[in-house]
Amino acid sequence: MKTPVRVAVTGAAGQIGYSLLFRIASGEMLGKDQPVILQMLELPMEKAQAALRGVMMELEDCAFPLLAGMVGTDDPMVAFKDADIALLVGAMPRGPGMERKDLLLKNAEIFTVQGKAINAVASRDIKVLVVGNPANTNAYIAMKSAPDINPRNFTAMLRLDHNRALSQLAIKAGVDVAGIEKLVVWGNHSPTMYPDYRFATVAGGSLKDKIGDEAWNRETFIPKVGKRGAAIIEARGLSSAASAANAAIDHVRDWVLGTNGKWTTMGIPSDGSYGIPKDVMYGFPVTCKDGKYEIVQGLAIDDYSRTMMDKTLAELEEERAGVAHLL
Ligand SMILES: NC(=O)c1ccc[n+]([C@@H]2O[C@H](COP(=O)([O-])OP(=O)(O)OC[C@H]3O[C@@H](n4cnc5c(N)ncnc54)[C@H](O)[C@@H]3O)[C@@H](O)[C@H]2O)c1
Ligand SMILES: O=C(O)C[C@H](O)C(=O)O
Repeated sequence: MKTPVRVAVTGAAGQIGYSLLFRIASGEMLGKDQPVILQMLELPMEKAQAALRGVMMELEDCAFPLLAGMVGTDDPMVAFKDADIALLVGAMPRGPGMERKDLLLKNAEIFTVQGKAINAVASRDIKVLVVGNPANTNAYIAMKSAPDINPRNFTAMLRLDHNRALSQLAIKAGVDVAGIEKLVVWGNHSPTMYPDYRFATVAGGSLKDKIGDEAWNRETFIPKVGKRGAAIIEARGLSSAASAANAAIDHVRDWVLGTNGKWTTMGIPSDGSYGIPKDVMYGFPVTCKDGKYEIVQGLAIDDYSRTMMDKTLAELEEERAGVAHLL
């Protein structure tokens, strides 16, 4: 039996939490032979804590063989104690008519508090995924609030955008999602993101050539992927939850267990690659191996791509300036 991995999940009684926890406990994130201890954080309010107790009762009722323990708390110092992995989901979601950056100041403080708690009590090797919006800048805030943890261990979720782009491409090209490789979504988890399939392949050939429709790329595909979150809020009256939880599982699973040489997209602090200033939390193409990610290097950036990549970068720099006083 392997040693249990401690997984902290914030916002555990929320919509995403409800789609996420049961899949982690069943082994879908870390493997079917990996026991987990769930350390769940919710707000110190009776309603939130009662809802969390209910979720924990249901987890108990599943009798998951891999669930080696559970902690429910309103204290970040308890939730992050010795945590190996943290999924920072707890934050306010946007409603109709809002942009994710409208949440910036409302949610920013959560990530300074939680970054500091992670710095104080978590495993020195903790892997952090920020889901709560605006995810990139919240991840940046958490990273800067935890100076004793390697900044590379803080990441933001671009995987939902990556998965959304994959499905739209598969539908357009009439191919299986599983056959598409070498896709990337550059930049911010916001409508400025740049889903880029110039390098993508399907059955060994170029997906871009197969689709052969640059007008569709610019006028339909890019805006559709960028505004998908808003379309779901419009349709459901609530922001995406099951697909967001699914993307979080994909992100952490690939980071921990590896991608076998395949590309995925992660929001990570830039190391200066592709002209993105150091530390900006930006969506990059990566491969993962042995619990580490590496940026895919050497991709040609044409003029249109440079413009798109700089636009989403400018938005991230603006968001970063807006929270500078908190750091
Ligand atoms: N990055 C992405 O791709 C992506 C996708 C979907 C949603 N999101 C974001 O994820 C966040 C959560 O969405 P949701 O639909 O689960 O929202 P929700 O309102 O259903 O749940 C959020 C939960 O977080 C809790 N919470 C709030 N502040 C907290 C804190 N400081 N500590 C611990 N718990 C706290 C709330 O009590 C609530 O139970 C939102 O910010 C949403 O915009 C991101
Ligand atoms: O769009 C939102 O506000 C929720 C989430 O970020 C999404 O992309 O579905």
